[in-house]
Amino acid sequence: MAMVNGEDCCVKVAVHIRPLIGDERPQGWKDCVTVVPGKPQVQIGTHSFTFDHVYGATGFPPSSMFEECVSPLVDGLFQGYNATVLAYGQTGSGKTYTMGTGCKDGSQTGIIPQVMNSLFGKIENLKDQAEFQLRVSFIEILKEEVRDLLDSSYVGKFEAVNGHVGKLAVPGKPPVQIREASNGAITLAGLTEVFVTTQKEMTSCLEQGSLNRATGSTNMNNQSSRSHAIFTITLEQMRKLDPSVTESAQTEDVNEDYLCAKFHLVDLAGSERAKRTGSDGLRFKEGVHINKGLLALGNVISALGDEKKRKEGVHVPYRDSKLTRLLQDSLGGNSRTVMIACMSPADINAEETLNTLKYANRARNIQNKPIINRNPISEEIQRMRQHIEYLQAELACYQGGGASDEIQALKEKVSWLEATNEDLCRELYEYRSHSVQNDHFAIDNQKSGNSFLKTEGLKRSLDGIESFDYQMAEVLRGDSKGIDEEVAKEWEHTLLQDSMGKELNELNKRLEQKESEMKMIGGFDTLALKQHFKKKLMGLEEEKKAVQQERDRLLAEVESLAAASDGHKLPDNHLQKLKALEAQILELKKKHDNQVQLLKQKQKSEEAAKKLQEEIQFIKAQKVQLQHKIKQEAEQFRLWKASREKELLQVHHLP
Ligand SMILES: Nc1ncnc2c1ncn2[C@@H]1O[C@H](COP(=O)(O)OP(=O)(O)OP(=O)(O)O)[C@@H](O)[C@H]1O
Repeated sequence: MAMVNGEDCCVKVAVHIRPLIGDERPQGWKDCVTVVPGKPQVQIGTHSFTFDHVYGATGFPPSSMFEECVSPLVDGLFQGYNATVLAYGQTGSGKTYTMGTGCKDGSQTGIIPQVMNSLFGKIENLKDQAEFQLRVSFIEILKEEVRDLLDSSYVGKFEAVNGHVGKLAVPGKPPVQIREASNGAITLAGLTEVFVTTQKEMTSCLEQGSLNRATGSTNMNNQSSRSHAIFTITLEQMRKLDPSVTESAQTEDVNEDYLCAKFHLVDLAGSERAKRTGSDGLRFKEGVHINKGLLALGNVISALGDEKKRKEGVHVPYRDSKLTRLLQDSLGGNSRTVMIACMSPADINAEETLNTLKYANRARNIQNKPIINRNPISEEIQRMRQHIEYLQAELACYQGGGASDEIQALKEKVSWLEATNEDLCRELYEYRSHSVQNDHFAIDNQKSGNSFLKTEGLKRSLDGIESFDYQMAEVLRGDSKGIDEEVAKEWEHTLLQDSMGKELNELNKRLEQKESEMKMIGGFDTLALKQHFKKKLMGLEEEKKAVQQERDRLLAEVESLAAASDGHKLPDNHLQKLKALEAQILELKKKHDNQVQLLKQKQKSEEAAKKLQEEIQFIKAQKVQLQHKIKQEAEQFRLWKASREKELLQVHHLP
């Protein structure tokens, strides 16, 4: 079963077919249930049903039932998910055997003892990462009354006038009352909850409660459970979170998570029709009560399991019985639930078996919405942590996206200035080259002296020449074109180096700017942020669903009240609550839209970061090219200069 939080998760249904027992064979009863080999498919007569798992008969061995069906629920418990296992079936079909509710002499075969084993094994393995607290309660619902099977005031076994074998509670002790908390959670007021620290203590609670359970003899089972029994394990844990995964973990207490999940293990009373139990009078009346719970359970399953009814928003009659009220969360609510349909293979039970299969088949369509259960403090911490994350994400978006318009404008301005600067440099260079050429032209024209020579370099050259003899001067004069060329070349070299140096400076500046922009965008873990946003969206979606569900529930209640009140005015508090829920839905919608907007902005800033990265690479490549060019030009000039000097020296040493 996948671990889902707030997502729909169907009730899983497994079938457990017991073998023919006792004198069923000698009495000539035959197997009437067949299992399609290798498939979770059961056939009875012309009917065929597919379930999630089929155990017993020729299906899978019952020993794999725990691993396949129940073990994932135990794992979920440690993650804060509620769980329920329900055993359903006619009397004598093996519900108590399957659940292990009749746990005697330390028997380990039923589901409950195996849950205990697994639970304590896991606690032992996880004890360094969390602190655990376990509580158990055990109740039975008998004749629409909730009885506390762990109440120590049960004083002794007796055969009561009404024919039950059971224990008597001290008179005057108020019966257990069902209460509904403001958040819709069902609680039992006055219920004994026993804190346990060892498996032995928990087993002893199960055994003690089982002994207190009312049983009676019927034609079909001489140790028949006449009640619905619910053994509940509550696991509370305080987990130390890994600081590396909690960004906002600043202090010790923020870095903890408090989870609290419940595991209901339910052994229902037999679903048989009264006439077959051979029960006149007392057992018959009991059967009526048992059937009241099971009938209500059937109606709940039918309302939840029928897609059409679900879509029409049909009222779910949880309140029709104590059993359905207590199992409200297990069916269509906050729990991961497995139903085990127990059945006898004997042909004499064919009709009941077919009913069980139909009942179970419908339950498969029920969709639950399990959520992680945190205690209120942890919930508050979680909310605050989310709020911080939310603000951090918003800040990241504003830094990465919000101010980008301003940056963009500045960037454009810088580019324009850079381009203008380049043009001006080029113009200046051309102007200077031009002026050197003009000077050279003047030399050629006047063919005398050096007073017209403007440049310092040339002046220096000719100053040196003055000391040469006539021949030398002639040579030099004859080479005056070469000297001009040298001056121009020097100019060209200086200007080129100058402009390339400036260009390099500009590139460095641009690179620096882009890299600091990149730091601003890239300083956030984009993947984590994306996940954060997605998680937020999902969270909001869940919240919205929960509120909508509450609204639908209330609407259904209002409808049924309206029908019952014959046109009388509806209670104000219902209408007010409805209005408040509508407002809450609207608010959540707004939040959702906001988040979508932020997610979009985040994506935009990611694109901007990618573009920026490309720009940085481009500038770096340009820089390398330019540096290469500067070097090359300097080298060329150096070589030219060296050869020129060599030439001059040669001339100087002419004989
Ligand atoms: N899978 C099985 N293998 C062997 N024996 C079984 C199996 N399942 C049930 N039995 C036996 O069948 C008898 C009836 O089982 P059980 O008491 O568990 O039925 P039940 O459905 O709980 O009945 P009730 O609703 O009357 O309490 C018991 O003697 C039990 O040991």
